[in-house]
Amino acid sequence: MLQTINANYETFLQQFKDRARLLITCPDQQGIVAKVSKFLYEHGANIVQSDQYSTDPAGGTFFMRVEFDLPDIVMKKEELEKDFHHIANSFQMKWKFSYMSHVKRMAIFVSKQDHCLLDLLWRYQSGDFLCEIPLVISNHPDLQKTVESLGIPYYFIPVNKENKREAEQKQLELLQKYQIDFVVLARYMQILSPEFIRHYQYNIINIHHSFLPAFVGARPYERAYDRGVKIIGATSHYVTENLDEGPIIEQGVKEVNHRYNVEDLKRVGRTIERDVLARAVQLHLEDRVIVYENKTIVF
Ligand SMILES: Nc1nc2c(c(=O)[nH]1)N[C@@H](CN(C=O)c1ccc(C(=O)N[C@@H](CCC(=O)O)C(=O)O)cc1)CN2
Repeated sequence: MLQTINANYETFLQQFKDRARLLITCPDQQGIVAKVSKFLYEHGANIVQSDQYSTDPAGGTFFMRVEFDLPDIVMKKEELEKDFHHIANSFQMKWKFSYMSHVKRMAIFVSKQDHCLLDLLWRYQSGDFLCEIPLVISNHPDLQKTVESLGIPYYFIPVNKENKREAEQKQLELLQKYQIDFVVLARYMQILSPEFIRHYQYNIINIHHSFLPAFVGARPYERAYDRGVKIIGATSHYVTENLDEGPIIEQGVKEVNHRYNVEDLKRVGRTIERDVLARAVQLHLEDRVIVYENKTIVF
């Protein structure tokens, strides 16, 4: 059940019950914006935001995000999507409608570090994040009391090289049981299998604690210290089977110098990680990210 934590939250949901978003990717050509706008107008929609980008107007790839209101959209969405097929096919579109009447359901995976987890939970409790967080899954028991004190179920599923397949099967069963839309890895320190990822393609968001592509993999702060870097950073990306090489959603950096030891780097880094992950989650919640050729277009 959606936690009614914040009165504004309820008002916001009531205000935007007829709001939807349409994301489009297709070969660039004349007339796309006109046809899409006319289609929405003819179906009784009012466009409140429209953004587009082309890699090359002379025949590149075109991307569009339209946000619109359509009264009683929940009753009309099947017809809307059926009618849109004609335009989509004529422009060879990849497309997706999403409806604000469906509050996205986010699962959080965590290991032992709590800073990103607590930041996400605070933003959820305060109503900043318009989502549900039905459960937290961890390969360690350390954070169980903290999470359950907020009324959120916590599932401790130990993971090691020998039991990874069975552990992931249990994780997937829970994600299905709770009807999860997307997963956030809040410093979850286990590599997900390709099989797991296939269930949530471009719906698993990770926070890597370095300014990628620098320091892929484990222990980036120690390696950054040994390298003598003058900035450190964090990167939020969609998870793919290529470790820390998925499409980047958000990044952040901060200056450091020779006086910082490894613990100092981690302390400064935690602030960057929290901010970058929160911005990435917000962009995903607002359907502002299109993935294309292992990169992102962020509207
Ligand atoms: N398939 C993917 N899985 C994960 C990704 C990813 O990009 N693709 N990101 C990682 C997060 N991560 C760095 O941000 C990371 C996590 C874990 C490891 C690692 O070497 N883990 C070891 C076990 C470590 C332990 O037991 O504590 C392992 O899984 O063998 C490297 C990088 C999340 N998963």
